Amino acid sequence: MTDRAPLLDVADLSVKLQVGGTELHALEHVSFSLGYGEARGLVGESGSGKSLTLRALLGLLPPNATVTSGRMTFDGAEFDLAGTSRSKRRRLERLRGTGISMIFQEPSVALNPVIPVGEQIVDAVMRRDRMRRAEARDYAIHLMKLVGIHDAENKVDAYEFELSGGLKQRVMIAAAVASKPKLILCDEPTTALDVTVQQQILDVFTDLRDELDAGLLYVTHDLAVVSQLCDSVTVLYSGNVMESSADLRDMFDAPRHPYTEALLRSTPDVDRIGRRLYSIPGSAPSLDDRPRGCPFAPRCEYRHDDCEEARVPDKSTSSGREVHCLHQVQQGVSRVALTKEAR
Ligand SMILES: Nc1ncnc2c1ncn2[C@@H]1O[C@H](COP(=O)(O)OP(=O)(O)OP(=O)(O)O)[C@@H](O)[C@H]1O
Repeated sequence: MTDRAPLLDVADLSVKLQVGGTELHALEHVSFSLGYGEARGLVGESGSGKSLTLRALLGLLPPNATVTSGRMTFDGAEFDLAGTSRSKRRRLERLRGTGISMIFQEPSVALNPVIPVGEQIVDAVMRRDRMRRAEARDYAIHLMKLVGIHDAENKVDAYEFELSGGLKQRVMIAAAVASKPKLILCDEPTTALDVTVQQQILDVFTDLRDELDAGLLYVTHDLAVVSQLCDSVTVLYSGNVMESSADLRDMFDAPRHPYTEALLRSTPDVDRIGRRLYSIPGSAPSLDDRPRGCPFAPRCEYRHDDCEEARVPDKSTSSGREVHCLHQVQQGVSRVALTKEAR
């Protein structure tokens, strides 16, 4: 760890959605940071607010969403994420494809069907570097090889519809890294792929991390993916940060928030094949029916009377661990011991 300021610092990000006549608070005071070259996992069940968080950082929210509070520092520059003024939006837009690239779950959404995929990588290269088109094409082929497209010389002229899902996702990754971004945002980039291809794509990310030294903010519901790829982790639930750790191992070895522990218990583990997988009882609250205190309280095995009522204080520590649970300190040790015995 160095004392260098983080590459990305997101503070107090809140987003509301207008649905029918109702205002829903989809994200509440979300904060996290990411160092240069660091990979942070942003994890949580479906609907926890992972995608909205990523989109808010790039000004790519749906039209019925508004950022009500939030500040971002990226590579030394400060951005006020709240509000919708055109100049604020433009500043964020300028980051896309230069400082920050995004990789989506479904590559077909991002790739243009009528332009050969190689051309799309070439365009991304040329947005960043002044070079001749032929040179940029060679570089695009190099990038395609880097992400594991072996016959890149042929595939460079292919159209998106001619490629398998795994190849399309590799092209997306090549296009995302072509502009030499300092930060890559990934929104479940392997979810739509079958398991073997998923693993190949994760291997690409692992190799790229060494090659590029870019920060990675990786959204997924899959803790196994996070443990393979990331250094640090932030756990979201119902639009709120539950627990965050600068050291992923620390959190996975000794989760302090009951939700983190429950997520870990419900993750398949090869050591536990044949045993029934734990599933978290109940379901996440709807956005218009969230408890005043901890949103996880109604499902929590360890809840106290005050959990649903009291606002959870920010229990940040200097070690980069943050746990939004009123009773986490006393419970942490016994809970972890309990889980280990149960295995
Ligand atoms: N445009 C929208 N209008 C209404 N509700 C929305 C909109 N976008 C997101 N939501 C709701 O906001 C919440 C957070 O959505 P988000 O897509 O960020 O979740 P997520 O954690 O990325 O989920 P998933 O893993 O399923 O993609 C969910 O309850 C979702 O239904």
